[in-house]
Amino acid sequence: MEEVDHLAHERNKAQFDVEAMKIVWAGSRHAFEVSDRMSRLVASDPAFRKDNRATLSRKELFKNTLRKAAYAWKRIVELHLSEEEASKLRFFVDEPAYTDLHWGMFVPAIKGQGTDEQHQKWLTLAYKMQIIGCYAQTELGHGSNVQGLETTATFDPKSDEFIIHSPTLTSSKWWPGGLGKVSTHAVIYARLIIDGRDHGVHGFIVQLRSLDDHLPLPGITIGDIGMKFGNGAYNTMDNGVLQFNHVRIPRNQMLMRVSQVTREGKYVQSDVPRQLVYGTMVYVRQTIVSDASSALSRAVCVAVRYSAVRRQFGSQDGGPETQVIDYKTQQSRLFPLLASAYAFRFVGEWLKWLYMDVTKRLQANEFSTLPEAHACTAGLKSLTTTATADGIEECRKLCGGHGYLCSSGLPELFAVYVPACTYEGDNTVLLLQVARFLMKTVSQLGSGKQLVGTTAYMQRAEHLMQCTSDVRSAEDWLKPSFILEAFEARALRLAVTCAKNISKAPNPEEGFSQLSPDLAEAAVAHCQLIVVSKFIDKIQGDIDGMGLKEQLQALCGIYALSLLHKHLGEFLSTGCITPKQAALANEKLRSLYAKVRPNAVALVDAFNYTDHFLGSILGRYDGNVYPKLYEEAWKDPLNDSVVPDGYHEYVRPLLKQQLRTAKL
Ligand SMILES: CCCCCCCC/C=C\CCCCCCCC(=O)SCCNC(=O)CCNC(=O)[C@H](O)C(C)(C)COP(=O)(O)OP(=O)(O)OC[C@H]1O[C@@H](n2cnc3c(N)ncnc32)[C@H](O)[C@@H]1OP(=O)(O)O
Ligand SMILES: Cc1cc2nc3c(=O)[nH]c(=O)nc-3n(C[C@H](O)[C@H](O)[C@H](O)COP(=O)(O)OP(=O)(O)OC[C@H]3O[C@@H](n4cnc5c(N)ncnc54)[C@H](O)[C@@H]3O)c2cc1C
Repeated sequence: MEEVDHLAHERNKAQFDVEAMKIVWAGSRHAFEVSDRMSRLVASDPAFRKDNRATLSRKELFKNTLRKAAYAWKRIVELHLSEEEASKLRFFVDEPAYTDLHWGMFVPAIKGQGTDEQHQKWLTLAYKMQIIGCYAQTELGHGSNVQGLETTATFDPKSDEFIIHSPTLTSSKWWPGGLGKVSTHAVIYARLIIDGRDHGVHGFIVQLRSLDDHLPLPGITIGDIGMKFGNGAYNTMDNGVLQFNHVRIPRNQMLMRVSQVTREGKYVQSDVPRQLVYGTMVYVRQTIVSDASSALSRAVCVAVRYSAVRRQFGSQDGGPETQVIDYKTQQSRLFPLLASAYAFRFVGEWLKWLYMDVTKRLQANEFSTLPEAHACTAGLKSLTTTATADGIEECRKLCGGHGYLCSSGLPELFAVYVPACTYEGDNTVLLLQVARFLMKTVSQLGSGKQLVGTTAYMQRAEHLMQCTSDVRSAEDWLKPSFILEAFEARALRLAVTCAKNISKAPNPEEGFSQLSPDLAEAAVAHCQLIVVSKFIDKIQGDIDGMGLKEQLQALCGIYALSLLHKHLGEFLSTGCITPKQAALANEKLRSLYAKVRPNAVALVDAFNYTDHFLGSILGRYDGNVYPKLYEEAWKDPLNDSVVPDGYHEYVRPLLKQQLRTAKL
């Protein structure tokens, strides 16, 4: 049968080279090729089918995930895939599994906090998956407050061991992914106690289950914490509960890069800052920013394609109705999300670079950039996951009623994505970390200390505190210098106002607490500035390909000006711009929407997603939505029989009874 591309007319309108944009999106030609190859490998293999997830029971679902993870590993070994290829393959399998925590947290925790000797022993096993590990930090009673963890690791000098113990119900480990049913080992975070003295939270490698029969080792109670939000979704993961009853581990299983315990039971703190115990979180938060661009771009791809297919109203003389993507309200909701997907991609790339840079410095015992790396990863994790979770839900609404069907792919994407606002640090808690960093920076203004990195703009405080924008025409709003100045002035003024108000409080802690809602807003303003400025940097760098720069400039303008519109109150009340300039920004925004409109479908094609990965009938590449939706409905198990199970017990008697009542 001939394949029809229902979106061909949209693709023909594109004013830029889509193939070149695919490379920009992927980050490099090499990254594009790896992604492209791995996504096709997964899509073409029926073993990775995923369209039945919403209808499987938890047990079937979970077993299916185990099968896929084992099969993925088999393919990785058979095809001699590199680490990069293997991680892409797992990404395209698109099903949360214990392997995410093994490769994403267990291995990095050992790498970052273990000694060379520990690397030698544990990483060798972990790389071959001869042991499977998870990251067990959170407890029933404490997640955000890591210092409040209750699990203890008490040194026993007689046997040269630590005794790991859960002294209370609330000290039960609770949430770690992969823990519930699969992990054989874990990095456990526990309070180090030596000779009755509490040295705070440290990481320990603990074996949980037998490598022979998978039974929990003596003293260990372990299980799954139960069903989570949505069908399918994150229920493929065995988030677990774990209690220790005086479990003994050898002394050399404490992760000892940051601090050590000697044979004599002496606690030795190296020059490395204590915060490196939190290093794995910095690493994962950085990867979560890239994940945000993947999840948002996926939802946007569905919503853009479907908005071009869907028609509603406006038919004259029997002609076709209006494509909903042509409604300006649809554009004003959709295009800022399209722009955000690109923005998060680029800021994610930059954050990866920042993380690599700080890692190199740490290896050379240079720790000065750690606070900034923490603030950037925490803040951008918070900003991008909040925007992505909200954005996926908006995309569902943009698809009208059909967006609510599981076959649109959007409900599952939302359900699987939304915990990103909580895990790896609650988004509000993380914003307050950024705010602390900002307050410290503000307090140093005027002290002569050179500000570098993402706070360098504060160096120009004198100018930024009193400047008014020079924007005179709508066109001016496309100039990077005007955009940057407005965002810098707003961020700085919000931060300085907070600092002033804090100083009026009886003490700084009380002030910080009273002002925390404003501080969170100041942190958001600072993070939005980072995203905008990295988008601008990207465009000012090397970008080859017909029309690419123009499209990216339009998207960058949309990202910045739609934020300006959304947070207009802040820009106006801080006096950074005037109401007239705000109106000009809106005028520019409207013209940018018109500019992006003919390119919208091509801009989502540039994500290079296969139909398998998208998992959405509404987002199909060929736009053949209606016949496929109709076909799909009949596949629902409820349609296996014409008369449903339960009819004879519950429906028929009702109908009969109504008949009798009617006779009365
Ligand atoms: C359709 C299918 C689709 C499928 C798609 C697949 C999707 C799958 C994708 C992806 C899978 C991902 C799987 C998820 C996995 C999740 C895993 C977890 O959740 S692991 C648990 C995380 N737990 C937290 O994050 C706790 C949050 N809490 C904290 O981080 C800290 O406790 C914090 C930041 C709140 C600090 O608390 P304080 O106030 O008690 O701080 P003090 O410990 O005293 O430290 C203060 C000093 O340390 C610095 N600091 C804090 N954290 C730092 C850090 N991380 N690095 C460096 N410095 C840090 C601070 O700036 C401060 O510095 P100064 O003293 O002011 O100079
Ligand atoms: C799907 C999923 C997977 C997870 N995987 C893992 C894992 O593999 N390993 C692991 O160790 N953990 C894991 N977690 C746990 C996760 O890291 C924690 O849930 C997270 O850090 C939030 O902590 P909490 O649950 O204690 O939230 P809480 O801190 O109890 O938050 C509750 C509310 O209190 C607010 N709040 C808390 N403190 C403050 C404050 N100081 N100021 C203002 N407001 C505050 C928060 O904003 C929030 O609104 C996972 C969680 C989920 C949902």
